[in-house]
Amino acid sequence: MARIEFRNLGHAYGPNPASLQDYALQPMNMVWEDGGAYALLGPSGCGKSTLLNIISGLLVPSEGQVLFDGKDMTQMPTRERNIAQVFQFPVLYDTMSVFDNLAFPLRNRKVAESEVRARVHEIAEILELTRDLKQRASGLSADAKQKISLGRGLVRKDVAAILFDEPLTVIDPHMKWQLRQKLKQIHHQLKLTLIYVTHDQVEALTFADEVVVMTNGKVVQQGKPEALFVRPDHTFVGYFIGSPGMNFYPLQIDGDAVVIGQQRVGVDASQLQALKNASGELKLGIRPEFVELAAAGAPGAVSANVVQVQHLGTSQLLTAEFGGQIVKARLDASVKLDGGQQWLRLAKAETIFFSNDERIGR
Ligand SMILES: Nc1ncnc2c1ncn2[C@@H]1O[C@H](COP(=O)(O)OP(=O)(O)OP(=O)(O)O)[C@@H](O)[C@H]1O
Repeated sequence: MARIEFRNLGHAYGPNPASLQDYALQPMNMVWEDGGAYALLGPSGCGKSTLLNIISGLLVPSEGQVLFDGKDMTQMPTRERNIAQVFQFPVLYDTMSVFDNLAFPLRNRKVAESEVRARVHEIAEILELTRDLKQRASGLSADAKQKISLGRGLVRKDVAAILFDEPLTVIDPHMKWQLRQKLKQIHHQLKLTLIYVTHDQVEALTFADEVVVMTNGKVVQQGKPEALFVRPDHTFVGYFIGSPGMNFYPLQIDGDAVVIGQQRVGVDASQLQALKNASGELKLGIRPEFVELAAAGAPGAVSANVVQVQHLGTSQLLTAEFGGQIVKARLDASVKLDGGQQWLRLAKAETIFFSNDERIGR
């Protein structure tokens, strides 16, 4: 397995990019440690496949370098990179047995048959395919076929990394959860460098040690799932992660207060100073989980008109309006809410400020 490093790596499909917007992948530096589990998360068109194809060697970047364990691989053809890849749809030989499908990548590399048997059984056991080993792949369900594809990706020990490109697309929803857990277990057991591409935050956050969030060709944050939730570096991370995402408000500073619409909200002195020092378009962000109920007229609280209350089992989602802005608050299910007016407080410690969409104080 390898440590993967990107140095000033960027890619534009057209010639001579004149601005950052011309890049499918904006120039960046990043390191993925040997044996780490990483997810590349972002909406369609953000540049995930471009980065994945650069790693696998299907695409030579227009600038910068990719290094595996310090060795420059940028111009190296795919077959010399020693990367295993699992795609959205099953890639296997229908006429072969499950065993032979799993054994194929090893036999192809002339691995001794005794080792092939041991490794195939190990992987089949983890993926719960042992009972199916003698079956022909053609008779199996789409779920089972994709499990074999995962197994084929995982079976070799000598690969630099395993790339998963939206591998659970064809998997039944109730099995997705189970397979994500399996992949996590495999990662702990086999200590592989795994790179998992997805547009689904739940898949990324449950699978990966570190998540790389991309939008519009830009890596906006690499971090642990908790960090992405609690301290998003960019408004896109706040918006894209969480369900629902962060509340955002354009703000003005008036003396010692922050004003949203017509309402003054409470902030710490240090936050206020950082805001006064910042330039550009300022925004306040707060997760619905950190919006609290407050007593009428409490200092720093805002008065909001209730628009909707959704009951979600253990919690309820309040949607309200204040100063022309919508606020969403996730509250305990036991809290009694009347329609009409509600006083809310944006928890100071969990409030994040952004300047031109980047977190202030990074
Ligand atoms: N061969 C190409 N030629 C020109 N532009 C391309 C090419 N491939 C991708 N692009 C553009 O580069 C940008 C990034 O695309 P990319 O496929 O990397 O995104 P993605 O996040 O993988 O999206 P998806 O999840 O839909 O595959 C998009 O604007 C896309 O239109």
